[in-house]
Amino acid sequence: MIEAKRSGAHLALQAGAGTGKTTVLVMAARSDRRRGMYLAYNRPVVDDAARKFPSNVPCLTGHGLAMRTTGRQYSARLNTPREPSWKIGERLGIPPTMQVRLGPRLLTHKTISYSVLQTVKRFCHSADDEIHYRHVPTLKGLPDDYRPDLARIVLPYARRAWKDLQNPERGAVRFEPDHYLKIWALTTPTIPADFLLLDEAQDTNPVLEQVFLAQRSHAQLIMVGDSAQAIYGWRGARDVMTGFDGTQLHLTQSFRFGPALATEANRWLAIVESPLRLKGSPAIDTSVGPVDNPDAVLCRSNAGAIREVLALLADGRRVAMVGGGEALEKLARAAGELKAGHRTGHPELVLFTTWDELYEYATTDPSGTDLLPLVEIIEDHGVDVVLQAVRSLYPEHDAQVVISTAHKSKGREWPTVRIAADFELRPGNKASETETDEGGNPLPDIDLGEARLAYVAVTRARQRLDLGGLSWINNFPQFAVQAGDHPGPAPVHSSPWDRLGPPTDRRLPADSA
Ligand SMILES: Nc1ncnc2c1ncn2[C@@H]1O[C@H](COP(=O)(O)OP(=O)(O)OP(=O)(O)O)[C@@H](O)[C@H]1O
Repeated sequence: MIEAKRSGAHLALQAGAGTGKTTVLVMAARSDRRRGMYLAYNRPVVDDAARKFPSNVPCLTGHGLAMRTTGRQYSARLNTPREPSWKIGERLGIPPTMQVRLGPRLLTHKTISYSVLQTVKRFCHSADDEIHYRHVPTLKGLPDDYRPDLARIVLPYARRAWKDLQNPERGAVRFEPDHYLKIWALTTPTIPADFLLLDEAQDTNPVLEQVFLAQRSHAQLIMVGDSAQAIYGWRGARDVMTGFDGTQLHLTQSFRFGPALATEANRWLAIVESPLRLKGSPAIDTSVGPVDNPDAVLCRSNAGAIREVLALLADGRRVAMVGGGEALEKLARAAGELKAGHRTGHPELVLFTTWDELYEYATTDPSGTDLLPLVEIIEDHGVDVVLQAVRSLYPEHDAQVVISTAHKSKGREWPTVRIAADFELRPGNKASETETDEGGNPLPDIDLGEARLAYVAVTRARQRLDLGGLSWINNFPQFAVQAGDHPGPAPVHSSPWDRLGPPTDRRLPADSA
């Protein structure tokens, strides 16, 4: 890496799970006295980096960088209190009496206001210059056929909202950091640095990616991440690493776990069609099998997390939730509102007018099965039991078991991990009876996004992994794990420095001496 960096070439470092990419980045930064800058989309990642990087490499989020210039100009509009979308919608001219039926769903002014603000948000995350149809969100429960109708209603208000946000003094829409980030990006800014490091590049939103890539004529660009861990496609992030025009390097030696778990990880890498294969540390003894009392339970969804929290509390365990219980509480309260006969503003449930409608959706529609644990729990136990459970949560340092969504487990590790039941094969993923591979084995239709999430989840364990809700994968012989098997074209290297590809012949003027 250091050699490749010295060459001055633009670099994309694909770092598999647990390969210690931060250590490698810090070493590379320390070996370079030029003006650098470390960028990442998420604040916790940047805070962690700021403790490790040398002083010639300031660590910033895209928002932090945008705040230095554009954000300041809008300071009069920042930090206003939160308010419900429909109030902003009213100020944009959406009448409180507005109701539109789209197929099975009745959209109120609240849903439309929410969709308008989401459209602006998705535009702000994009690299686009103007608001388009593709920025209109998909609403849970609204069939895709009705999206054009939704767009026709929403787009004029969204464009009005974006115009409103250009005024630095005052306006109808609550001004948020995503807004000044986008306004800044549209100015095609130049970042004053000789080299730029972009961390977690696989999950960077296009707005920051665009600014980063635009610096390539005056700065050495180095992006780091793991394409197989790209799990934020739903919020607009794209895998920018795979197609990056620069030297591709690989880190494949995992320092987190031993060979057995590397083999499990490689099964998922093959499924997500990654060329990368991991090698475990022979000195670490990691096994795969049942775990009675795991340190962490990783869930697919918040609804699934509620089920795990209740089960573990019933077992008398001290339970913590990564990120706190607020998301679970909001979901349970929203379900309670519906159960009590009112509509709710919760984004996941906003389209359902009654509890029965939600029940039918969760139990019969393949895209609603992630809400099934929530519906079942509210039916069986009621909202108060869930709220009581959330109040019983411990801080992480005092808990016996930590529950996390797989999304929030990113970058974390625990000695023993169990995969939660909500990773079970879902209706959309059922093994088809008609489709088989060459050996006649049934082929499951595994969604790539789901498989990447599974890869993130299984690679969080240091000592033992309980496949739990992902055990169904063992029913498919074509995905069998074979110890010592490292299929695929990717090289497996033994030391962090051997692993890195050859220096490139492309040099930047600043570094050619
Ligand atoms: N050079 C190294 N030698 C030994 N152990 C290391 C080294 N680098 C990192 N580690 C350890 O390996 C584990 C994984 O490191 P780290 O969390 O930085 O990986 P990562 O690349 O960020 O992984 P992920 O993307 O999966 O979160 C940690 O426990 C870390 O302390």
